[in-house]
Formats: sequence, C-alpha cells, structure tokens
Amino acid sequence: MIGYFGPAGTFTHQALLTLTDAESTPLATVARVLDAVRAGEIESGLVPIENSVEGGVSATLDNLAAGTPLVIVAEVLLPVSFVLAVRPGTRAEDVKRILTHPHAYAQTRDWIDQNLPWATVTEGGSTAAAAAAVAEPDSTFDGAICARVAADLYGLDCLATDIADNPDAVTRFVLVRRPGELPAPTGADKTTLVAWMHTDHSGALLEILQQFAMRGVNLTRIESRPTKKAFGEYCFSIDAEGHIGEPRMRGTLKGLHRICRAVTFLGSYPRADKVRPKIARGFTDAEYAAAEGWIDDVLGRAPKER
Ligand SMILES: O=C(O)C(=O)Cc1ccccc1
Repeated sequence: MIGYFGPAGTFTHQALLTLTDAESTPLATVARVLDAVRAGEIESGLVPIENSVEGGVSATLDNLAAGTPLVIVAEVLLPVSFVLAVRPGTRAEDVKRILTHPHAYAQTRDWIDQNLPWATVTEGGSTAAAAAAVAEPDSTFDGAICARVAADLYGLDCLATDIADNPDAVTRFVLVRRPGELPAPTGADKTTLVAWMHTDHSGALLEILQQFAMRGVNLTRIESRPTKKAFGEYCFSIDAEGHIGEPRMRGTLKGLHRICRAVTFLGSYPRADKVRPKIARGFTDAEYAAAEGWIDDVLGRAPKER
C-alpha cells in the first residue's frame, strides 16, 4: 500500500497516478505519511519535496532529516497549474476568505493581489483539503486555490484557471521506503543526504563542498536548514548527481563521513528527467577501477573483487 499527502485531488495524488496505479491511501499531513512508512503501516509514501518557485518543502526536508532515516526510491516531476475554486453561485466579489496550501499561495500571490485585493488568504492542509473545506455548505471560506481535479472532485466551480504567477512551475515529489535494497544505478541517478557539520572551525561548509568538487560530483540542490537543537546551528540538505554504487559518489560519501559530525543517507534513485551527468576526465568508473588496479599492482596483491 502506498500512502500519499492527501486527500484525493492533491498535486501529490496526481503525481502518484503518473507513477503507478497500485493501491494507495491518502494521509492528511506529510508527517503522517512518513511516520506511517516508518511504522510499517504502509510500504511506501509519496510527498512533495521541492518546487521550482518556492524551493524546498520544509515539512518534508526537516522530517526526513530528523526522523528515523527513510530512503527515497523514486522521484516524480509534475507541472502544476492552479484554479480558484468556489461553491457554485459564488461571484468574484464574494470571495473574501481563501484557503490553500502555503506553496500554492506562494505561487499565486501576485494573481490574488491583482485580482482579489480584498481577499485574505489562510494557509493550511493541502490544496485538496482546502477544496473539501470550501465545499462544506457552512464553510467560513469562500474559495480554494487548488488543482482543477480537486475542484471537480469536491463539486466546486472554477472562477479562474491557470492563475499561477509563473506558468512553468514544476513540483518534485519523492517516494520513500524503509531502508533496504536500493534501486540499481541507471547512469542517471540522484543521491539525497543531510550533512551535519562540525561548527567549531571556519570553512566547514567549504570542506563539505570540496568533497563533491574534488570527485567531479555536481549538486542539484543544497539548502541550509536549522537543526532545531540550538539557535544558529544548521545542517545542509543536499541532492547530488550520481548513485552510491558509483565510485565517485561512494568516495564523496566516505569523505563526508570522515569530516562531518554525521551524514544521513536518504537514498540513491533514478532521476525523473533521466539526465545523465557529464563525467569529467579522471572521474569515470573505469578510471576509478584502473586506479584501484594500479594500487593492487604497486602493493603486489591480487586484484580485489569490486
Ligand atoms: O497541497 C497539495 O496539493 C500538494 O500536493 C502540495 C503542493 C502544493 C502546491 C504545489 C505543489 C504541491
């Protein structure tokens, strides 16, 4: 059973339908999805992690960083487009109170300011939960910013469609499981991790970045997040190109383990866009293997199984 950030009609639900038609169940918050996976109540869970306008989804990044480690086994990229959904009969001038998810508001803020300057916006739940709340006859909310499917599902009318400030917005979702066998390397993979650095010396972040740079490993996302343990203390949430099964990435992870206070490995999995990294001279698997072979020769030992 796959859990997803619900209820039915969320963008996460749509992302899930592009991935599989396996049996699924909605859960009301990102934390509930991740905790249900940890508890073994569901096999895997799909949650939003990043979008092209707002950046990282803090609820997901922080829960993955701090909770019992889970691993990402797949990612989905979904173009998102928003509608303003209302109970049938509601006119634009009647839309005084809007309910939506914080990331949906962040992506439609200018449109709301320009078109409904009298409206106040409340952030909470998911976009589909907002649509369901607006559909209640005695709802205190007049409109929801959500996906068109959510408006249809909860019997609402669309007062406006395609209201995103940035029409090309894309959201990335990840499917997580309890740690176990990892997806095999495909040559177009990503690795996600959290680096908890020592804070007692200068240059600690530079040392972390060096571990990637010196092995030709490109980053696709890096964000500092508060550790929530002490004011001013941060960890780094990182996505990098490559798979832990590849020597460049293994070396990077080993290097990070040596220099960091802790490293939380959050998975190596195929990239949704299937983009293969450009591997610079000196960093290919064959060159790593040749270097190991050379050491074996120098030490006069039989080549190891690699
Ligand atoms: O609330 C939803 O529908 C979600 O799945 C989270 C979300 C919100 C806004 C853009 C993309 C994903």
